[in-house]
Amino acid sequence: MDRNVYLDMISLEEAQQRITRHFGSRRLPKAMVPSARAAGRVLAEPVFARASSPGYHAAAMDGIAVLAETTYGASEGRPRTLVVGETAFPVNTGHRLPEGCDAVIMIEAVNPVSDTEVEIESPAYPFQSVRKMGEDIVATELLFPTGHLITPYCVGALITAGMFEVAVYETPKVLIIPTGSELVALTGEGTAQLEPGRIFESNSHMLAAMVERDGGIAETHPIIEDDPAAISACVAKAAEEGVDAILIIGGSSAGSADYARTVVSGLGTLLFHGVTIMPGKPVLAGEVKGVPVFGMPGYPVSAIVAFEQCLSPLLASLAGRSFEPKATLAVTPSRKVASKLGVEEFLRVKLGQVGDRIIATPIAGGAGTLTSITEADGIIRIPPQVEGLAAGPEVSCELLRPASAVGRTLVAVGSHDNTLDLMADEIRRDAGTVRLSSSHVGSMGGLMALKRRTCHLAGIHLLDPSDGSYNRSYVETYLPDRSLTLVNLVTREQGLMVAKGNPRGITGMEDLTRDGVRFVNRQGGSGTRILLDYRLKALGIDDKLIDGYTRDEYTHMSVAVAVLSGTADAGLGIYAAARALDLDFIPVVTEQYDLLIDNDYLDTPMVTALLATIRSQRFKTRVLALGGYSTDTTGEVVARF
Ligand SMILES: Nc1nc2c(c(=O)[nH]1)N[C@H]1C(S)=C(S)[C@@H](COP(=O)(O)OP(=O)(O)OC[C@H]3O[C@@H](n4cnc5c(N)ncnc54)[C@H](O)[C@@H]3O)O[C@H]1N2
Ligand code: MOO
Repeated sequence: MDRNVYLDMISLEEAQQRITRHFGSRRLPKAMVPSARAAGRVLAEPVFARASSPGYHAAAMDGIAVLAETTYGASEGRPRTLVVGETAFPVNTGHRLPEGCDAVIMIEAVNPVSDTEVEIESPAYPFQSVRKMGEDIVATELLFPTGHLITPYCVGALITAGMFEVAVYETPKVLIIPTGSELVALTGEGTAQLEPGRIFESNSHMLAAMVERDGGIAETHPIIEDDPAAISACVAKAAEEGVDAILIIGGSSAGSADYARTVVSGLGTLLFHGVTIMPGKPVLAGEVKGVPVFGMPGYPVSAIVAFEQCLSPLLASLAGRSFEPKATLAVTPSRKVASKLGVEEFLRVKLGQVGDRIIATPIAGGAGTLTSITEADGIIRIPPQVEGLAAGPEVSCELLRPASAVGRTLVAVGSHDNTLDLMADEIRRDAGTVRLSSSHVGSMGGLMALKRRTCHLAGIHLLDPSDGSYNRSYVETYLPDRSLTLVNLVTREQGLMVAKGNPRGITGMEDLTRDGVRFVNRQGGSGTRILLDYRLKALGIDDKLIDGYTRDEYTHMSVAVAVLSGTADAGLGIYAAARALDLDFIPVVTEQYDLLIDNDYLDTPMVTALLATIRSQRFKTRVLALGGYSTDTTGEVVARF
C-alpha cells in the first residue's frame, strides 16, 4: 500500500510564512466598478474627491437666513424686527444660503409679527446653523487610500464626492474540487437517507460560502472520484484556464486513496504538507502553473480551520486588503482540557457570562463533528508548547459571535433532555435576544458546575434511593451553603429501549440478566445510571449478571444508537430518544427532571425569560407532542434552598 506519511510537519507560523513568501506580493488586476456597487471591494488606487460637500454654504436648520450683524443687540426685552425678503429670508435645511446672508436662525426662535415682519429676541453669530462649503469633503483631497475596504458608509461618501466609479482589485476566483468516491452530490430532489458508506458532499458548499464571506467568487466543480489521473487533469486544466486559487477537498492525509499530495507535486511544487495544528493537520499547499493549490482535509472542521488559517489571509492579500484576525476576549475555562504537546489545538467552546467571569465550556467532538463549530461561540487556541488547558486561569478566546451575544447567554450545564432543545428554541422566539447554551455532562456534572459557579442553572434528575424523592437531598448534600431554587421542567418516562418489534422479548428489568441479552449503560454520575442501580437493588438484581453493565454511553441518544445498530439489545433511556430512532420502548418509571437555578441570577432578565418560556402553553404543548412527558408541574417551584 502506498500511503503518504507526513515526516515534515511544520508549524502554522511557518506554513503561513511560506504562503506569504510565495504569493504575498501578488495583487489581482484592477477593475473599474460603479461606486454604488463597490461595498466590500478594495481600492486599487487612491480616491481623491472631485466635488466638495457641501458644495455651497448651506442652511443647517429650517428657519430664516440673515446677515449676522443685522441681528446684533437683539435681546428678550428689546426684540429686533426683521423684514422678510429684505433682512430675513425663509430657508429649509439644506438650502443654499441666499446672497448676502451668513447665518440661520431656527424657526423656533422666530416670532411672526405680520405677513412681512418677524421678531427675534437674541442675535445670531456668523455661520450659526450653517454648513460651510467643503466642511465635510473638499474637492481634490484624499478620500480613501489604496487598499481601503469600501464599506456601505464609504459608498455614501464616494457618491457625495462626485466619484461615481472607482478602481478596485478584481475579486479572487477560487475553484473548489470535492474528491472522494463516497460522496453524493446535492441534487434538487435528493433523499435524506443514504446507503451506509455514502455521505453528502457538503464541504465544497461550505467552503464556497466561506470564499464568498471573504470577498471571493467560488466555483464548485462536480465531485471527482478517488482517481489521481482525473483529479490531476482537472487541476491542470483549471490552472491553465486561470483561477486565483484551487482547493482540492479530501484525500490530503495518509489513506490509501489520498491523492492530493501526489497531484500537486506531480503538476507543480509542494510548499508544505502537514501543519502542527488540530484540527487541520493534513492541509497542504503548492503551486501549479503559478496558481496556488491547497489540499484541504476532508473532515469539515479541519477544512474550516485550514481555510481560515491559510486561505483567508491569502484571499485578503490577493485582493489588496489587510487580514484582520478575529476579536478576542479573556475567558475562564470551565474545566481542564488535555491537549497534545507539539500541536496547536483549536478548541471550540461555548461562552456565557456567569457573575463577573466569561465562562468557556469546551465542546466535545473531533474534526468530523460539525456541530462542535456551529454551536461554538469561540475558539481557544492551545499553543503547541502547552500540554492542555487548566480550569481557572483566564485565557484568550477568539470570538465567533459578537461579544454582546455572550452577555445574553444563559448557561445551562447538566443532564440532557430533549425538552432543552425546545426550551432553547422557544426562548429565542419569546425573548428574542436571550440565548440558551446547554452542555450535557450528566446531573452530577451540573451540580458540580453550579458549585464551581460556571453556570447559571443545571438540569438534574437525581433519584434519592432512600425515599424515592428527586433532587432535593442531592442539593442539600453537595451544595449545602448555596442559595438556589429548584423548578420543575418536566416529568418523563424512562424505560428500556429495545429494537423495533422487541425481537428478544424483553418485558422488564428482570430480563436484563437473561443469557444473550446485551445491555448498554449510562456513565456513572448520570441520573439514569442512578435510577438503574436503584431499580436493580429494589428488584434484587445483581448488576454483575448483566452483560454490558460496564459499557458506558454519555447520552440517551447514544444509547439509542447502540440499540439501533444492534451492538446492544437494551438500554435505559427516555421515550423521546427511542421514538427518535423508531425503537420499541418498555416504560420502567416516571421521573422528575428539574432545573436548579442559582439565586444570584433568578431575577435577571434571562432567567425571568426562561421561566416565562417554560410556563407558556406553547412550550408545554410542544413538550407533550414529543411523547413520554407530562407537564402537570412544569414551571412550578419545587423547593428553595
Ligand atoms: N493514518 C492516518 N489517518 C489519518 C490521519 C493521519 O495522520 N494518519 N489524519 C487524520 C486527520 S487529522 C484528518 S483531518 C483526516 C483528513 O483526511 P483526508 O483529508 O484525507 O480526507 P478524506 O479521508 O478524504 O475524508 C475524511 C472524511 O471527510 C469526509 N469528506 C471528504 N470530503 C468531503 C466533502 N466534500 N464533503 C463532506 N465530507 C467529506 C470523508 O467522507 C471522510 O469521512 O484524516 C485522518 N486520517
Ligand atoms: O487534525 Mo485532523 O485535521 O484533526 O482532523
